[in-house]
Amino acid sequence: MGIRTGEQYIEALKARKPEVWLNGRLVENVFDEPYFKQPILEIAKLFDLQHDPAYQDDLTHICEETGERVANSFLFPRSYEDIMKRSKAFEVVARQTYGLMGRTPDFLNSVVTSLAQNSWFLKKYNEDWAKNIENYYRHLRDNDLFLTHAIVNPQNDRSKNSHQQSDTFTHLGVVEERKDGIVVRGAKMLATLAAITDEVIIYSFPGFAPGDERYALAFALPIDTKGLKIICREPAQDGTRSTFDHPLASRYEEMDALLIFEDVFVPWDKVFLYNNVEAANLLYPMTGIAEQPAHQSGVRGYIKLAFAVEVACKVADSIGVDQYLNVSRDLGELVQSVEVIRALLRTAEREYTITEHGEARLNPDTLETIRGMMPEMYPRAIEVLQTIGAGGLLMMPTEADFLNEELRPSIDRHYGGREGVDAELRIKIFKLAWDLCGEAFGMRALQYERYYTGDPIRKRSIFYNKFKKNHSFDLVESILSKEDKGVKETVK
Ligand SMILES: Cc1cc2nc3c(=O)[nH]c(=O)nc-3n(C[C@H](O)[C@H](O)[C@H](O)COP(=O)(O)OP(=O)(O)OC[C@H]3O[C@@H](n4cnc5c(N)ncnc54)[C@H](O)[C@@H]3O)c2cc1C
Repeated sequence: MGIRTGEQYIEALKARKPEVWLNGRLVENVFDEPYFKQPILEIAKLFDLQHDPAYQDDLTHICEETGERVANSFLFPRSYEDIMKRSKAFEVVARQTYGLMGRTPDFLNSVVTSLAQNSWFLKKYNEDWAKNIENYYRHLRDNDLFLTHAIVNPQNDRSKNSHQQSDTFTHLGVVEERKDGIVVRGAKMLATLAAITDEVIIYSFPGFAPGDERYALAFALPIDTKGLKIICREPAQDGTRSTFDHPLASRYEEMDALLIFEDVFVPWDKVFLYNNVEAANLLYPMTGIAEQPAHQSGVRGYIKLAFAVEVACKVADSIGVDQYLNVSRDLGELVQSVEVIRALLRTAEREYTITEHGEARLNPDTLETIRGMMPEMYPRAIEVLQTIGAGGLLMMPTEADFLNEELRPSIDRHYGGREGVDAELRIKIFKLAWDLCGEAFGMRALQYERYYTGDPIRKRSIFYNKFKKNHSFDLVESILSKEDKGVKETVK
């Protein structure tokens, strides 16, 4: 089939009946649920974009294997040209949602693509696992499916491993092995957009210890598989908030969820890893599932940061405060942070290497530096936005106030900004800013930048330890190895 349209994505959603829990009730029909309606339409637009002549070549290519048009996020990167094709596609998608939707389909397409491209690693342990991931990649690519994923155990007792928790199945593990597959029980988090996806893939960060075998797992299933419970977090919008009042929350809410597997059957052909602590611990370092998706995340994060910085600049300009040194200094800092991320991205792409298996990988240190810097740069942009907008962020009238004829003259008179910025424009700019820096939507977007791919504190520490292992510190070695001379000799 190849690339789907938005309508095909929606038709598939309508045909499915996942067990989605929202605000204490079972969702009857995901598509008709007001909370999900707009986010579904935003994802549908991304599928439609693949058919738009203005974007098609940036987003898709003809698959060598099938002759059909498929998304560029499924392209096996083998050269700099492939890397840049993927980069362009990531950027086109990110720009559509201003980087605010992190788990657009291209993210998990990249994960599965990197697993399939590196199936040699799984083959070392089990030929079937390798065959299964290759087939799953084709299934995903050729049907243009939309995936969610859950790779983290729920926060029960973090000081203990999965097999040491007081309840054996607090964390997701295998409860029964059958001839035709496995039965899994337990929970996994934090599946963003789960309710409106086609399928779910489960795998894990490293950290397994002997005894954790039943939890060392990777598999995929349709999202409406029997026994899979999806419990959504409290929503940041209810589908009735207007785009005037909440231009971002009303459109780009990415609902997150806890997944609970209540004795769910997984057929063997959908199992990619099982019962092997060593393989589970090496999955990340060996298969590129850190780097390929980090490319998508880096591009998306760059667009999101650039967007937040533009909003801060607009807020400052609209009320004429960017003439003050303190404000323009802060804005200069934010613009420079965008430049730093852009430069890092271009460097990571340019300094690619080809692995012995023919995969073109971006410079991992530079990519990881983006990952390390964003949890500081993005919150800083939000802090500056809060500081510059100050009290005005909380003072904006609602759309209903704005449309009230009796109130309108007062609004037009008192809500305008500097000369040339009328009340409507200023209210719109400030509402945009508040969605980003004050509303639950914006706070989730900030938390996303900190945690979307693991704990930034431990990630930095791991980065340093790797750096220390691989780096010779030769500048210091050089000065230390110079022969010391006595004072008299040095003066001569
Ligand atoms: C908005 C959002 C969307 C997300 N979307 C997804 C998604 O789609 N799919 C998905 O799988 N995941 C998703 N995640 C989850 C993300 O992967 C995790 O939040 C992240 O890995 C951090 O894990 P945690 O939240 O369990 O924090 P924890 O690991 O529990 O950490 C909590 C705190 O304890 C400290 N800590 C915990 N353990 C240790 C330790 N061993 N050593 C030192 N310090 C420790 C940490 O530094 C941190 O301060 C999302 C997260 C967010 C916030």
